[in-house]
Amino acid sequence: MSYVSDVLEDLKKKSENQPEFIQAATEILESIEPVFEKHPEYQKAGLLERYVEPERIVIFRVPWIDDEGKVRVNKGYRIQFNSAIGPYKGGLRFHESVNLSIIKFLGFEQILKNSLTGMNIGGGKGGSDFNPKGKSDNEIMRFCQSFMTELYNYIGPDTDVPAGDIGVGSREVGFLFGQYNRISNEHHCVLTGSGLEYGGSLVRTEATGYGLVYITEEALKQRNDSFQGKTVVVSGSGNVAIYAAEKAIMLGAKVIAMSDSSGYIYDENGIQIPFIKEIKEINYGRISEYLDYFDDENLTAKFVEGSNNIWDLKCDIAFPCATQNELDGDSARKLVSNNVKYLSEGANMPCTLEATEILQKAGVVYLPGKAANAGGVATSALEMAQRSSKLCWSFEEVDSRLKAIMVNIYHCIDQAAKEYGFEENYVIGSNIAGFIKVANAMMAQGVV
Ligand SMILES: NC(=O)c1ccc[n+]([C@@H]2O[C@H](COP(=O)([O-])OP(=O)(O)OC[C@H]3O[C@@H](n4cnc5c(N)ncnc54)[C@H](O)[C@@H]3O)[C@@H](O)[C@H]2O)c1
Repeated sequence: MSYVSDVLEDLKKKSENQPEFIQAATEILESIEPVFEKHPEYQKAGLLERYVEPERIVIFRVPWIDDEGKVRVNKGYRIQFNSAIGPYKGGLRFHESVNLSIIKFLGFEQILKNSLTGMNIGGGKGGSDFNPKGKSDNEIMRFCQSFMTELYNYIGPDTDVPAGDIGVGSREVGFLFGQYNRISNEHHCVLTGSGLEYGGSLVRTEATGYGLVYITEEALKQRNDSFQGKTVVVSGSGNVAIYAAEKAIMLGAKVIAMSDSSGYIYDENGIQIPFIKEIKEINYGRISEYLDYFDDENLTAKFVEGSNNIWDLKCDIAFPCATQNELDGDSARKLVSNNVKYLSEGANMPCTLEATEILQKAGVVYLPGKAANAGGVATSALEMAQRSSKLCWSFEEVDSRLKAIMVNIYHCIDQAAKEYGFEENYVIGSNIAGFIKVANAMMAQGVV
């Protein structure tokens, strides 16, 4: 057994009921094995045992009162996984599926993602099993205030700077920030994704989706190709999905399908993104409402129940942008048989390990989430830079920095994959490129 497999086996034993965390850890640890062969000093320093153990996990009670006056209790989480290269940074997820395993897997991935951005930000993640869907604005406000009253004790502009994720958009960030500001009496940059009126950055809303398209554009460019005339399928219809679809269309592609957890809409003539924005960003509605925007003569779109079947559609480029493990082996086989050429992950770990293997074996250009969706956190770091310097950059300035970061990430992961003899394997390239920076920082800082 190698050092890496020993640590992985031990981790599996200790984390038996954390399947998502084990899934992410297995993928990452197996792919960084060659790094340990080149750097035996890492093993001497017990680096991997320390790397897989979060620096801190906070789990707390979040009591709040619903509109009927009934007391409700949810669980709150914040995992501060690794601060070797900078303050913890990573979003908050509010969804009923949230548990320790999911927050740990997200935090673990975040360490490498943040490292890949080239900015000095460590890895963290948090959230709650509270689902804002179906709750009134007042209920969401009361929940957010209660959540922040406890989280406040553990975060700070140079300690830990959370942001949004699934279920945490501009409304929730506003309520969370309001409570932080009220308790601390400090207008700190302690949450990114803030409203533009109170310190937010232009492009933060678009950043993850646009970044996903920029890195894919670079992969296309390296193969003398472009988005022009390509057919794209995007799963989800939230923050990442909407702006990935918007930018792909701006670059000449046709987005033929998008989904939510109830099903997907398909239109061979192309989806109109302004309608999706209205349904999802303003009305918080269901994707099937898209059909209501057309009268009978102009209706070419259809709604299909069940979101998983979206991968049966024929496309050149697939962007899974909904949630973890949404694309399994069968879906990957379908995509391959329909000749998909590129798959870039907007969501975190949307492909199962089996799906990843199938796509890579078939020669699909596969860009994993920790590289492909790093544009959001990178722009959050740009937001932090603007806040601390009291400057506001223009849309064009932030957008061009974002694009430069995504192009740089592509070349970094491409280079690392080549250097270690795994050309075009961007899973290995991302894990190795992200890991080496963190490992060297940990080595420099001694056993902590
Ligand atoms: N927002 C960011 O900046 C950001 C950055 C990096 C990664 N991510 C990741 O991207 C993914 C989406 O995040 P978001 O911010 O867009 O969240 P969001 O809440 O804005 O949107 C999530 C979307 O996915 C849909 N959905 C949920 N389960 C689904 C399923 N099984 N099938 C189809 N659709 C489903 C929801 O209806 C919603 O439209 C998550 O994995 C998140 O961790 C987000």
